[in-house]
Formats: sequence, C-alpha cells, structure tokens
Amino acid sequence: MTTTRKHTALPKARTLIEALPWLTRHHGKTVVIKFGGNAMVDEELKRAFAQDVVFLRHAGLRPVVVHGGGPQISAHLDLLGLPSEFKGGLRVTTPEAMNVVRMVLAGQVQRELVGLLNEHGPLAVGMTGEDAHLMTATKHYADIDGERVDIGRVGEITDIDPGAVQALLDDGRIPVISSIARSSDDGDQSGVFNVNADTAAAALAAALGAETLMVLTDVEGLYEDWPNSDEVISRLTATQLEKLLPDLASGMVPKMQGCLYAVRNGVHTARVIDGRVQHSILLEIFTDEGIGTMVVPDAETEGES
Ligand SMILES: Nc1ncnc2c1ncn2[C@@H]1O[C@H](COP(=O)(O)OP(=O)(O)O)[C@@H](O)[C@H]1O
Ligand SMILES: CC(=O)N[C@@H](CCC(=O)OP(=O)(O)O)C(=O)O
Repeated sequence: MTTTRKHTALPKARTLIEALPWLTRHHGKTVVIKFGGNAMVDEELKRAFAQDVVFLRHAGLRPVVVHGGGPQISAHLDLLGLPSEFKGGLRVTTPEAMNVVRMVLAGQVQRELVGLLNEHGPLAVGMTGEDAHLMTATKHYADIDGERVDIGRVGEITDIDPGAVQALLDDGRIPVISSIARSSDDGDQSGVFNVNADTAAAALAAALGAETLMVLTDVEGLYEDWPNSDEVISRLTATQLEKLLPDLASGMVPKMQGCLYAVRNGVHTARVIDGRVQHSILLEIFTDEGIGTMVVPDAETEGES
C-alpha cells in the first residue's frame, strides 16, 4: 500500500473503531424505529434510511420499523375529494377515510419501505397490527379542552401480541409495521382502527422490551419553546417530559406521549431525531455525537449514545 493510500484509509478505520463500544453495547438489542410521513417524502432520505436499518441488522441489532404516512394519506384523500381534519393531533377518520388509510399505509407506504429494505437481501417482512393479533384497539375519543370528542375510527391500543414480530426477529428478518389495529369488539363490522404511528411504535417498543425507541421526524428534536425558538432539548427525564406535555402542540403530542409511555414501561431510551439528516440513525446509535432529543427513565442520570 502506498503512503497516500494508508493516509486516506486511516480515518475510515478510526471511524469504524469509534463505533466499537456502541456495537458491543447494542448487540442483540431490539430497536423500534418510527419513520414519519414527513421524513419520508424525499427519495434519497428513504434510501439512506433503508441502508441504516439494514446496517443495524448486520451489526447484530434487532431493528423493527413502524411507519407513518400522514402526508401520503392526506394527499390521497385530497385526490378523492375527501377532507383531512385533525383533532388533538389525530386524524378524524370516517369509515370511508379508514379504507383510504389502510390502503395507503399497508398497500403503498409499507410496500415501498419493504421494497427498499429488500434491495439489500431477503430481510424485510411487512405486516399491519391486524396480522397475528399484533395490535388490538378500542375506539379512542379525543380530549379537546376537557371535552370527549368523537373522531371516528381512531383506535386506542388495548393489547399487543408481539409473538409474530419476535418470531420474525429470531429468524433474522426486519418487521415493517403499519399502524392499523384490529378491533377488540368481535361484533364490530368495520373491524379495524387507525392508530397514530408514534403511539403504535411506543406501545410495540414496550411490548417487545426494546432497548430503544427512535422516532424520526422533520424537526431537529423537541424544541424548548416552539415555535419561538429552535433551541433543542437534548436530554430529559420522564418527569421533566411529563411537565412539558400540556404545552406541546400538534404532531409533537403523540410523539412525546409515546416516548413517555415507552420509558415508563421498560424501554431504556426514547429518542426523537431529525429524519431529514441522512444516516441520522447511524449517527445516533454508533457515534458520540448523539443528535436530537433523548428521554430517559427518572432513575437514570447518565446517558448512553
Ligand atoms: N415543541 C416542539 N418541538 C418540535 N416540533 C414541534 C413542537 N411542537 C409542535 N411541533 C410540530 O410537530 C411537528 C412534528 O410532528 P409531525 O408533523 O406529526 O411529524 P411526523 O410526520 O414525522 O410524525 C413538527 O414539524 C412541528 O411542526
Ligand atoms: C389516528 C391518526 O392520526 N393516524 C395517522 C396514521 C399515520 C401517521 O401517524 O403518520 P405520521 O407518522 O406520518 O404522522 C393518520 O391517519 O395520519
């Protein structure tokens, strides 16, 4: 090897070695990654996302993908001349809209992610919360200023049966899950519920005993004083987050509620990271330069990357 080649190769080796403690720490651990609809609109980002997830799998972690698709659902409803209305951060879901939600999430967004992951080998298997009783839900009512509001076929998860996901992970596969739940009511003719994907990812992370919940979105993390400042809170405990929850708005509400639920139910860290940054997952897991916001259980004082 010439001296020049040695010089250019060395930083690459250093980067790999920097990852060694994180590889050791995360080996065999389950990571639930929520890929948000707003971070999913860019082709290059989607490809980089798939590469990162496959990298995690080959590095010995057990990644599970739960995907959103809010913008894609809204675009399709718009195409059909149907309205998109949100109350308390959740889509008002008529039975007609429910059909569109299911079609777009399971038939379009999930298929695309499975395809991108499987460009790297026979790894990804798509399913929805309906499959193998993965997610069971009852009707959820929104709480708007203390009032109980009917928002249609939006579900509240009552039970998770993670058996099928565990089996896929044990088989070395990458489960890719759409946030649609079966109804707990056998007499319910419509059969399925629309669940916010952040909520579904958090519930699944807890049920799987995941080490990490990672929520990718279209902002840098949780802003301390949104929309007035772009100061990101880098780390907070469950109790600190609980105090902030009433002041949060729109899409951040289910995200941070999900993070809180996850760390209060056995998940070691819940992170909100910027899905617009290419390879943000690798940066977050394998380098010292953790980005975004990390939520930890109350007892924990020292962080992990
Ligand atoms: N405190 C906050 N910090 C950051 N973003 C916030 C905050 N409060 C509200 N938001 C809004 O939440 C959005 C993220 O939620 P959402 O649009 O549902 O993302 P995704 O499609 O990734 O699930 C941000 O783009 C921002 O507009
Ligand atoms: C009940 C509810 O609001 N469900 C969401 C499900 C998709 C989702 O959560 O997508 P993002 O992660 O891209 O926002 C919806 O219909 O938009």
